[in-house]
Amino acid sequence: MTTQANMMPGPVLQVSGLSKQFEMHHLKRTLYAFEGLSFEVGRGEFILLKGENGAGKSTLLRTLYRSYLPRAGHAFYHTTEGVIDLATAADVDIAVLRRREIGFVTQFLNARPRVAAEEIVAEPLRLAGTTQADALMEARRWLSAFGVKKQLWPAYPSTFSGGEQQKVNLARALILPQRLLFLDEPTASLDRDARRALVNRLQELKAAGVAMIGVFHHPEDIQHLVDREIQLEAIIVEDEAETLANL
Ligand SMILES: Nc1ncnc2c1ncn2[C@@H]1O[C@H](COP(=O)(O)OP(=O)(O)OP(=O)(O)O)[C@@H](O)[C@H]1O
Repeated sequence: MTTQANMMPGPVLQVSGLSKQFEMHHLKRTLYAFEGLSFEVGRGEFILLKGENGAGKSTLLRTLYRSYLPRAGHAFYHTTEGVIDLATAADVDIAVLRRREIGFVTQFLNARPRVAAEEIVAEPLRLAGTTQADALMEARRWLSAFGVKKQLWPAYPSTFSGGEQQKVNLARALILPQRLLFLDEPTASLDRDARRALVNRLQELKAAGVAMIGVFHHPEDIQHLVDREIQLEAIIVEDEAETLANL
């Protein structure tokens, strides 16, 4: 596999009949997040997920990233070496894909203790074979682009403000072009300059062929990048509909 978005034609991801539900055992209820979703994403395509609070947008991204297992359906991901169903792939294969080809960008940083911000950002490049010196240089460039102050680069992000942590997280997530990127409200709580830096980076990644599926707090920021929108609707099951009708 290669770490770069490559020049393969055809879809990057084909989702068919994907369904996810949560069993709420304590309430003896099933919560249907989404049912029978089907769509495709091609190279360099940008899909915007829309829908009201609770419609299932984050759950869809997490299911495709395999943080959740779907109840049914398929998500055929076309790797550089063949096709793999993200719905059923072994955890070990998912771990390899996450390291090399599929990224997930959220507003939350999983800050590790005693690891400097610049090292956190440089790590994906180092793991992909870039020398430590070059990876650090590139990491500093991205920290600077997202507006993280220079004196914070060697510091530990566990002490940073929410916005600063988010910027470190974005720099790390976007430093290495992957083939498929899931974006879960990455602009939430970012200041204007950082939002602009993020949008510029997404534009570069799209031009480099990265396929993206995202939920955005400020969709107007990225409207010019969007190729297609998918509207999710909250699923109301029968007993719930009866309860609502009796209110
Ligand atoms: N781990 C979980 N266990 C049980 N229910 C969950 C879980 N995660 C999400 N849900 C439920 O699934 C539904 C969809 O949630 P999700 O977070 O995907 O919505 P969303 O469209 O991203 O909403 P928002 O716009 O508010 O972020 C919600 O009703 C939520 O309560």
